[in-house]
Amino acid sequence: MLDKRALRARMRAARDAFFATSPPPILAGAEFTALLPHAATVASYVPIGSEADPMWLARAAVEHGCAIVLPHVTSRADPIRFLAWDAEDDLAPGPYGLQQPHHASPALAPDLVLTPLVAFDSALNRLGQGAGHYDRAFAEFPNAVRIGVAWSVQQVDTLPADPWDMPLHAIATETGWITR
Ligand SMILES: Nc1nc2c(c(=O)[nH]1)N(C=O)[C@@H](CNc1ccc(C(=O)N[C@@H](CCC(=O)O)C(=O)O)cc1)CN2
Ligand SMILES: Nc1ncnc2c1ncn2[C@@H]1O[C@H](COP(=O)(O)OP(=O)(O)OP(=O)(O)O)[C@@H](O)[C@H]1O
Repeated sequence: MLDKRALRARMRAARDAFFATSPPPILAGAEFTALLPHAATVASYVPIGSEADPMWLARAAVEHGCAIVLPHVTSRADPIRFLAWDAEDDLAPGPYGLQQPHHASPALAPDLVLTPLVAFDSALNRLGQGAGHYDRAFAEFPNAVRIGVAWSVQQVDTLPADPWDMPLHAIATETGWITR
């Protein structure tokens, strides 16, 4: 089995190549909207590079009346905070080319986390950027529903799972909803 670093490089390249083909949007299906009555606060993210865009899922959450929070990162070592964000609020540039809420925006505990990823497997294990930001957030909010947002080409047979990895509950892709 490839190690995590080699897999990350290979899967980022696959994601870039797929993104260059202008894939269709990832839409909010019935399986996703059924989760919203149980989620007062939904964590979304602003995609960077070839990441899958959770925009339609976040819009469905707003229409349902959910509050939106976005991750705010200060450094690789520090944990991310989920900060409140409204569509009218400006975003500010952060590390890694990220667009983030103002650092003084209030932090809220998410009930559902739309999660970016580099790769996933059929057991819904997730490979991320390698800084452990989402791994640590999942440990901090163990009751939040963890929904991956990904292009279908990011699926691999099996990922090497570390003891701290918490699998996702489901993944939204451009071809549909994946659960265990
Ligand atoms: N859109 C988005 N927001 C996010 C994340 C993410 O993965 N995607 N994060 C997830 O933890 C947190 C930020 N943490 C990050 C940690 C490391 C790198 C990183 O190493 N980036 C590579 C380039 C990756 C690429 O080419 O796709 C780098 O800068 O070398 C990025 C974000 C919170 N916000
Ligand atoms: N619950 C946690 N508490 C503290 N550190 C953690 C926790 N979970 C993971 N880490 C640390 O984060 C680092 C990166 O982990 P890993 O390579 O699994 O990241 P990843 O799967 O790419 O996910 P992420 O998107 O969260 O970065 C590891 O060094 C690990 O020790």
